[in-house]
Amino acid sequence: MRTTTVIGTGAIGTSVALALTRRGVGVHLEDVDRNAARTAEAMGAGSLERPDRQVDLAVLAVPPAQVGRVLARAQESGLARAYLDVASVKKVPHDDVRAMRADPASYIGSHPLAGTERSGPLAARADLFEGRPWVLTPSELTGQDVLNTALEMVSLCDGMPVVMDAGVHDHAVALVSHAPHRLSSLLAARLEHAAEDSVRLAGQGVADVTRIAAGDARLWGDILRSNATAVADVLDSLAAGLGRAVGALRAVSDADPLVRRRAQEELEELLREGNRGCARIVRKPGTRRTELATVSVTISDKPGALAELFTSIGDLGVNIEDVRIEHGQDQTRGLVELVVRKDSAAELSRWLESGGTWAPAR
Ligand SMILES: NC(=O)c1ccc[n+]([C@@H]2O[C@H](COP(=O)([O-])OP(=O)(O)OC[C@H]3O[C@@H](n4cnc5c(N)ncnc54)[C@H](O)[C@@H]3O)[C@@H](O)[C@H]2O)c1
Ligand SMILES: O=C(O)C(=O)C[C@]1(C(=O)O)C=C[C@@H](O)C=C1
Repeated sequence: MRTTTVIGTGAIGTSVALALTRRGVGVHLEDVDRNAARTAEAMGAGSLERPDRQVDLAVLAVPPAQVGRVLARAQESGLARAYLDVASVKKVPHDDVRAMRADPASYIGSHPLAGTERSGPLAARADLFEGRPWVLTPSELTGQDVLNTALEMVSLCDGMPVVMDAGVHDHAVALVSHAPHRLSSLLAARLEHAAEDSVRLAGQGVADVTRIAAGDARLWGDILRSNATAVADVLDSLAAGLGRAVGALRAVSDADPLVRRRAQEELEELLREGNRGCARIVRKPGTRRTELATVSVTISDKPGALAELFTSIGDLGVNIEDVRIEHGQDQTRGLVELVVRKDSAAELSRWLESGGTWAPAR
């Protein structure tokens, strides 16, 4: 693949453009918002010049409801050999392609499972798709050469291709992306009118579960409308879980000791169900939470200390999968929690104990 046009130079389009430019693909940029396109160009994501011949691939990184229209117009102008969209839902764009009488043979639906709550080109990252699943939903009419071009593009972006039926995809993302967004947003909305004294205490826990609630309301409205039934089904099952939790919480202080004990058991069972679901999430390709361990270390809270620690751990050959930092009350020391693979944890602890520069935290 030598040339691409990215239509829609927001967070995802510009990330694709940056990744492809980095791999030597010639990228042309288009957006209805000239400022977004200019910013993407200034970031080195490609050129605003129109291609002088047909490009190999046009990437449509526009909101789901726009895909059919943008595709039909681009095909009419003969812009590309192949066309791919990146919308977070797949059934509606597939149906729109038919409704708009666009050419289904040169089109393939896709959805990278990587993103950000921020919009626009400045939220883009060239490495956004590294190691992330990238779903491809060819229809029975999609040409083999178009599927091959899409596979090549995913590989150039370092994504992991997963070929799937559009309807199956939409059911899956209702559970793992769209309902979580709804839930995050509902929880964040409880904070809108909460007392300042309460909100001031918000820490990492609530920040983690509400991060995605900051996403663009128009884009998410479009996504949810396009997958409404599947998301409503997941929310129904969440409502049942909430009902169990509320029932148990009301009963933990019941006068009857038997009711109290059952309520306590129910609460703990609900928490264990959550633990088991959590352990199934693949945090990085090939890495499950149960395969990870945390090693804590205290460091001086001064510039460069963290970089020095990371470099030494890298020299040891240990990969840091995740990290959390807490600054001490006295501002002179910080606690660093390093998440590493279980098989590296013992080696890392031994090295920390013997090193002398950093103190393992107990
Ligand atoms: N943000 C995410 O986390 C994420 C992840 C995966 C997929 N997606 C999907 O990627 C697509 C883009 O999302 P985003 O987060 O980059 O949004 P964004 O708002 O950052 O960017 C969208 C861009 O498309 C442009 N645009 C809209 N209509 C257009 C049209 N008709 N022609 C040309 N340009 C047009 C807008 O001006 C904007 O610059 C959406 O379909 C979304 O569902 C988003
Ligand atoms: O991590 C985030 O900020 C995201 O919003 C990512 C996320 C997701 O739910 O996983 C959101 C929507 C996209 O369609 C794909 C990815």
